Amino acid sequence: MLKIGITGNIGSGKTTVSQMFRVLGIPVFYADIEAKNIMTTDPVLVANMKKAFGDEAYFTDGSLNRKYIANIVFNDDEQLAKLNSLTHPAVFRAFDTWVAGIENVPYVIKEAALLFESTSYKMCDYSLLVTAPLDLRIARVTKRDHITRAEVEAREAKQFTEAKKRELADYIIENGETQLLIPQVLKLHDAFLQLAAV
Ligand SMILES: CC(C)(COP(=O)(O)OP(=O)(O)OC[C@H]1O[C@@H](n2cnc3c(N)ncnc32)[C@H](O)[C@@H]1O)[C@@H](O)C(=O)NCCC(=O)NCCS
Ligand SMILES: Nc1ncnc2c1ncn2[C@@H]1O[C@H](COP(=O)(O)OP(=O)(O)OP(=O)(O)O)[C@@H](O)[C@H]1O
Repeated sequence: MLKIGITGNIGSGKTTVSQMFRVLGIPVFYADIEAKNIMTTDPVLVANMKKAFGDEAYFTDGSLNRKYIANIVFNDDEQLAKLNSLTHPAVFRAFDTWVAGIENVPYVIKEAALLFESTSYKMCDYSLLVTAPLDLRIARVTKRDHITRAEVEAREAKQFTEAKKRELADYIIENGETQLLIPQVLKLHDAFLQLAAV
């Protein structure tokens, strides 16, 4: 069973693409969702998060105060490194456990915003980058999340550039306004099926 890592900079459409693979019957592990899940369910991690970022990192009902944490970490490299060091090992373990429970599929997908930065692409057989022009990504994300252009740019600045990711990626999906998404996904699905059959 192959492991395919899907990534892309903020608002590139990686979740949209991953959902298309899911419709084709491919199991998808969403690392970013899992990270947030673990941050509220793992008692040791919750304690460490509060120690690192204060009690305000959580609302009184135990849910994650994402806006508060994002405001801290995307404006301070040291704090971001701290958050990554707390969450990434736990997400790696969760992915391994998830994979171990899956059988009878040709491949699985790990969708991760930081596939390259976290080095987790090395634990996948192939990587797939979803790209779109920066202005289009900003327009899509500010519409979806009601966050500002400056907030998007702050996150963008903390990640590898798209140029660097293009060099690292085995496959690329162009999700701008000139190419249709579905035919690209179907073509790659066929390619992954063939690779899995070898
Ligand atoms: C800081 C948090 C709470 C902000 O939550 P929010 O819902 O606003 O953002 P969301 O998780 O949907 O991420 C949106 C985009 O932000 C960027 N981003 C998220 N985490 C990071 C990070 N650690 N470093 C750089 N960019 C990041 C990515 O482009 C991502 O696609 C959240 O992103 C988080 O918990 N991040 C740490 C976990 C992590 O490293 N996730 C990535 C695992 S691969
Ligand atoms: N080809 C497209 N045409 C129109 N809208 C799109 C397209 N691709 C993605 N979108 C929209 O753009 C927004 C961002 O897409 P998506 O959530 O898939 O990106 P992402 O890379 O997972 O984002 P994030 O980095 O914030 O997690 C969503 O609202 C999505 O519906």
